[in-house]
Amino acid sequence: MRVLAAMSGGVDSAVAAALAVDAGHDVTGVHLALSPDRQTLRSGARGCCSVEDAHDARRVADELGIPFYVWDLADRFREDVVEDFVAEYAAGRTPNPCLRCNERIKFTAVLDRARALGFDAVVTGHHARLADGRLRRSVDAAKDQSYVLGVLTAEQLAGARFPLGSMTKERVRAIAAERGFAVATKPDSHDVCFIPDGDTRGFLTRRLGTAPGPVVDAATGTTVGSHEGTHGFTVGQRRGLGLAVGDQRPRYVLSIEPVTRTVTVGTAELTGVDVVRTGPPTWTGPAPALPLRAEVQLRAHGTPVGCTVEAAPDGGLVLTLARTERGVAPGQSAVLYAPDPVHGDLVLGQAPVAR
Ligand SMILES: Nc1ncnc2c1ncn2[C@@H]1O[C@H](COP(=O)(O)OP(=O)(O)OP(=O)(O)O)[C@@H](O)[C@H]1O
Repeated sequence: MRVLAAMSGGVDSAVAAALAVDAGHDVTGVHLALSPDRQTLRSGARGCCSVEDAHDARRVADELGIPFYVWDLADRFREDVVEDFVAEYAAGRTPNPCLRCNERIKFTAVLDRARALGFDAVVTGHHARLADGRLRRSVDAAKDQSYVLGVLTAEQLAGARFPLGSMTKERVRAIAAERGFAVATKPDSHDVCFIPDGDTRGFLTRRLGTAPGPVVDAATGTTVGSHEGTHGFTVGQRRGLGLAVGDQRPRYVLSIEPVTRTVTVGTAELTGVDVVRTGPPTWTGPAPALPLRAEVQLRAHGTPVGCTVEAAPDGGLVLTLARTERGVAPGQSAVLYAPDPVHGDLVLGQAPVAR
């Protein structure tokens, strides 16, 4: 089989590529140049896009004796991931850019190009299991990335290979060390690769400017503070509100209204949600019959909760939760799982949280 190994320059994709070579596949490595300002990300920034990362990936490819290319997908990444990220925040929602990148870059742009070039599959270092075409959680629960892959369709998954799903991160690093890869001890990548300093609010303010508005307390309807732009907030957020409320009880963001620029806050008991409404779902396999009992994960690294999944007349889903959840943010994906402790929880699909 001819496979294209997506090599970020990190330890996971180095080992994934090595395992593909061991499995006897005809492997070609590719590093994706995704940042428009790669030079500025040179020192210390461990993202998806620095020049150092490209060098690290090339070095591993050389050690494996496989051909290696760099594909410049910076424009595509900017349009499909970064602009989407900015637009979603501008609309008062909280996007997950890794999920978008998997959907639109790795398993659309890259997979399409790979198929056009005659490759049978794209190999990545994602921590998730993929067997018989079905996507499942990784053996390593702490490193599991099935959430950010839950948006992929059966057709996309048919062209994906995740060799690391059945091993722990510890094992991955041990394999890298045994093989003498310099990246064996390289730190894990950053949360949002195109915001290397981690200052999301600053990044968004540079893009969207300042747009002051009120912070309103839900219980009293009174204005308890002000802000420089609704894009600085996420539903469920507690820190950084800087409010002047009489009592000492912490406030959380309940809703974000970008048109009136109003951020509404409330005390903890007001943050609970028992029913989640979503936009239209995507499925990783055949669309399941609804209603359905499943588990739903409402954010990356969130704890799954039991739910009933029903179809809504508008084409979305209605998720009735078995337990009250706090801080459910519109724009995040509700990823649906069928629990399976033996083979790993099966990812059924996902739908964007609407409200
Ligand atoms: N710039 C890139 N070029 C090529 N492949 C990439 C790039 N960024 C990510 N990938 C692929 O997507 C996978 C998951 O990306 P993620 O950013 O989550 O990295 P990770 O889990 O830290 O893995 P790694 O240790 O390989 O960086 C990587 O293992 C790799 O196969």
